[in-house]
Amino acid sequence: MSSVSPIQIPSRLPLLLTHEGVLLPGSTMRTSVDSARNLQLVRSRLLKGTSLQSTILGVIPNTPDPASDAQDLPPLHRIGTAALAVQVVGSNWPKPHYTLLITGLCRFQIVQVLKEKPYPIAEVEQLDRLEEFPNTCKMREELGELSEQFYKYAVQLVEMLDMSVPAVAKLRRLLDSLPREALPDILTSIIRTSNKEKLQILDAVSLEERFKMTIPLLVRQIEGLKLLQKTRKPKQDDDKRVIAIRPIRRITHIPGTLEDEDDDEDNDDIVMLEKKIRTSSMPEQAHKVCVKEIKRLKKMPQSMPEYALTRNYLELMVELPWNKSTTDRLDIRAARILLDNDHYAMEKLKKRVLEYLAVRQLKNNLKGPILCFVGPPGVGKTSVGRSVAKTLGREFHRIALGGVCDQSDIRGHRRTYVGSMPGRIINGLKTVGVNNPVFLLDEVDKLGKSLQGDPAAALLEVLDPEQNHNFTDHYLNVAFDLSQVLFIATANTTATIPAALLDRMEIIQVPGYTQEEKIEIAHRHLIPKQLEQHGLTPQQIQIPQVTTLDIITRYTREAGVRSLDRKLGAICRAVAVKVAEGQPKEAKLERSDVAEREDTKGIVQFVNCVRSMVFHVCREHILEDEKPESISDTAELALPPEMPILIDFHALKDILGPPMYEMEVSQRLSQPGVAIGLAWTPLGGEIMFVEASRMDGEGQLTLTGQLGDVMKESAHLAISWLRSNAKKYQLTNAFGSFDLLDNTDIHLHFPAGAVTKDGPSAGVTIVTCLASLFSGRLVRSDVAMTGEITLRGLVLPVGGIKDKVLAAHRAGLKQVIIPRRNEKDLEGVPGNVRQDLSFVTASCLDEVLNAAFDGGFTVKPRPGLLNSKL
Ligand SMILES: Nc1ncnc2c1ncn2[C@@H]1O[C@H](COP(=O)(O)OP(=O)(O)OP(=O)(O)O)[C@@H](O)[C@H]1O
Repeated sequence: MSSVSPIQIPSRLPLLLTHEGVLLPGSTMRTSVDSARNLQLVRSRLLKGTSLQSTILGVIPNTPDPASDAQDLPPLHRIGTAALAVQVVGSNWPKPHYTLLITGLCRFQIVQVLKEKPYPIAEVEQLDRLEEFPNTCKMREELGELSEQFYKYAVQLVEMLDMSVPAVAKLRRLLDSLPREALPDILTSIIRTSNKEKLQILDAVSLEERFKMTIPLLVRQIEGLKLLQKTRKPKQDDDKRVIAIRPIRRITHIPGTLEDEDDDEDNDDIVMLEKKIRTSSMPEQAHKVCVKEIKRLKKMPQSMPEYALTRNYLELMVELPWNKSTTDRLDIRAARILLDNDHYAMEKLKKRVLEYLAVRQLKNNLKGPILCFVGPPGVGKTSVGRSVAKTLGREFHRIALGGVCDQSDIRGHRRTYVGSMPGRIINGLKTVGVNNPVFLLDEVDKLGKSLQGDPAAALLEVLDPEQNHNFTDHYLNVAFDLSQVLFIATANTTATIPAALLDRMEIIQVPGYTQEEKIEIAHRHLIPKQLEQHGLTPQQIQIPQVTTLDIITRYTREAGVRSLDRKLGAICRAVAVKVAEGQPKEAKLERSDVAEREDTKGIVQFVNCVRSMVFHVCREHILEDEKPESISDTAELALPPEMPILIDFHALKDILGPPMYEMEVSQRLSQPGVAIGLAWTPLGGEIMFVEASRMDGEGQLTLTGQLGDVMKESAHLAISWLRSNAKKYQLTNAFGSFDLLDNTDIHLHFPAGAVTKDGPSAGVTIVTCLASLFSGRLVRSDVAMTGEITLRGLVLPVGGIKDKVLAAHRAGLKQVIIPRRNEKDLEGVPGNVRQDLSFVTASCLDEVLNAAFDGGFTVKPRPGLLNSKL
């Protein structure tokens, strides 16, 4: 064996004074630094240098550092351990404090203290030989017997342990391969010894003395273990393992770091983890990685930051449902009933979902398609996703993608990062515990992009049925098969979904609800749900359909039913207060009034009205007088408690405040220059008032209301078309000129000025509004319109017809003008809405104007004007 020249430590060392533990060469210790000189040492030697490893410290045991540097140094222990700092962790609050992880190299003795401030520096003499390769043969010759005896005890200690446990085998190997002269220090630091004993071992400079002193310590440990084994009944294999593992894990134990009990638990966990890896049904590749990692874990000291990382990784790997799945319940009839029970209306969506389930029933390993429900908020996209999982009998997990702008959110971080985590897909699988759940990717249209990559691109792999059986999360670093997962996405609009992602999904439009549908949804689903949530029964509250309609038209303006649900919640809360206030008296009344109750049916309506009025009066009374006790008394006396509280318009006003939306249409159309357009937004259809006014000026057109370029161009097109047709329609400016912009400025405004608007579909509305302005005629107050225009006066088709028609219906309008080529889209409009509205399909602007003005907007022949005849 080749011997290399001994390594020398520097002759001057900065001294770290410790008094809690004793660092022996070859062992590692955590020590806390909070006194003046030690802090100075850490700051100037460890934190300023480029690498921790470049600084060797002299660690002096059994010597407390004075709290302030004004105090003199205490007498220093003569022998210390030269050490390297492996890790420095610190904080400045509540006072400066560092924790050092230090590894001992060799003994030294202080020759002379050279400097005491800011931290002590001493001239030292190295006492142990430090060699890169131990010269074992030479050592054996020198110490002969003693070394053999020591080694025998060390081996005996190991052999008392269960060799089938890999950690024991490892300890055995370690004994063989480590330089024997280093063993007394290492074993002393890992077996149960006091600080005093450790100090004695440190002071034992001669190797012979050290062996002699360590042997009794080993013997004591062996005896202790024997006793322990005797007192424990060797019942089960597992118990044996637990006994066995305790002393073994000491090899990786760093004194002063963790409590012993914690250590034992940790070690048991590792055995369990290994067992789980062995028994888990993960694919071969993943299994190989796990076996490799657990081997590394066993060799690692627990204080290493990587220890926790590796352990977390392995725990995730064994927890993942590699092969665990639920059995699908594929009964189409039951699915239909369940979907119908959970959701009212949404016929198209339910039909497509049932088709999907039917195909699955016939072909079990169906790949794709990925369904994407697109529609305004609150129309039930998410809850249909949940119902699909319920019908299939699968686990459901929702992944909210709104605002996600880091691709690691989907794919995870590489394990090299501090705080690395798996992505949401793998996390979701861990949560549900099966590999075939329904994953609802909520709000895919709101994915962001940032410097951290594009999460939409990461989703491409997840959603591609051809690729996702091999999905590799960066954290796992092995492939996981996602092909069994049923992905459903939801979005408010397709406009912001990247094209490649859109291409992988089948879009199913979920339009907003009509008023009638909302009433049904409220009575079948929302009200019962709210009653249950508030602990109320139908005997305590009655919400008639007219009240629901009032809430829908006057207190909400939405395509979905979320605000409606909230308002119903507010009503239930108010009623819950009344019911709770009245409860004790109710009990009394119940007994005496049972007979009466049977006869009251006929007068229920009347009493209900009184009750609702009293409810209303009571609230006002509370506000005015601030005397709740007397009011509740009045209410209780006046109201038979078994009657449900009726929510009529007055009660509604009391609870929800004055109506938020009034039918403003006819008011706003009371002067020329206003027309109603229909707009599509991701929140559903909206009606939009376009207003125009003219004033003296230089022919300028001003547009306000946050308009996009396309909309501005529509306005210019409209003006141009009207100017070119001014004579035909007898349109003049304020001075009677057919040149409409002659000395005239026009201002066009699109209210809801804070909302950005764009798109060509307001073209016909702008023309109608300006035609009204220049003709001085009023546009019909019950007409709304949509359509793109061309310079020659044609009307071109636009999108979102169904939502726009529903918005017109919600606003109580009677007629809708749409482009002729959009006629086919009316098929999607519910029958009752079609019945309530009349539709004008226009292919040119003449037809639009004729429909928008009472009596038409026909060309009036001008008197005295001759028609030319060629
Ligand atoms: N047709 C329906 N029948 C019964 N309940 C419905 C219906 N539509 C919506 N709801 C109820 O409305 C509430 C809101 O629905 P959900 O959260 O699914 O909306 P969403 O379309 O996913 O909205 P967002 O786009 O904001 O996520 C839920 O409580 C749901 O049960």
